[in-house]
Amino acid sequence: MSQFSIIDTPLFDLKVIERKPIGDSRGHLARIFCADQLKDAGWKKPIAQINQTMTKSRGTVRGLHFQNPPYAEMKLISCLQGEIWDVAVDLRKNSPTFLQWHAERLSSENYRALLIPEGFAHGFQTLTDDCELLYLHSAPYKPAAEGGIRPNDPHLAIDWPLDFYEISARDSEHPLLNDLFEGIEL
Ligand SMILES: Cc1cn([C@H]2C[C@H](O)[C@@H](COP(=O)(O)OP(=O)(O)O[C@H]3O[C@H](C)C(=O)[C@H](O)[C@H]3O)O2)c(=O)[nH]c1=O
Repeated sequence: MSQFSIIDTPLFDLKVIERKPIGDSRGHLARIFCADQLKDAGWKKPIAQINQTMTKSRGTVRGLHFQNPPYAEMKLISCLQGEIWDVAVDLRKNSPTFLQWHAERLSSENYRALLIPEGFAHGFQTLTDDCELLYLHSAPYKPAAEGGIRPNDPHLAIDWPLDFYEISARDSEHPLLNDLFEGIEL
């Protein structure tokens, strides 16, 4: 019996993974990752890297980041403390949902994670103070292969829930998309 519910989204291959905690009088246990049970959701590679971020203030935005081939990566984003509005943008060349975005609320309470395929950009906005995230990556961090998109790029028109409280200088200066951007060829 799987310890996850795999939920489709409007963007093909982008999945919500809902953990099913096993509780008892002491509390609960929940799997964050299980290769056998998540291969049906599209995670078919070893975990290459696991990151953690702590974001102090509500309204902070991190992202939108992606890695280009050959270091294109899947990510499994889990929120272990607080609540975030997690965004994935389809950058796959020739995808029927190219440049479309989808967002999910992830929190320590709803046990929801977002499984983001290769070829997507990822970012989030915190909805509470003190948000702790766990990122599973299917490829190592390669700065030379990393790309970024400005979270308030008018081409995407992402409907962020809050005004941007804080954003890194780097994230606020990513290049804006233009009609010449054809996407990532995987
Ligand atoms: C990703 C990464 C970063 N770093 C270094 C690079 C910088 O010196 C510092 C902070 O990196 P950055 O500002 O890129 O971190 P975020 O803006 O929080 O990016 C994170 O949040 C967005 C939403 C994501 O999707 C990224 O995958 C994730 O890295 O950590 C490392 O040393 N190793 C790593 O694996």
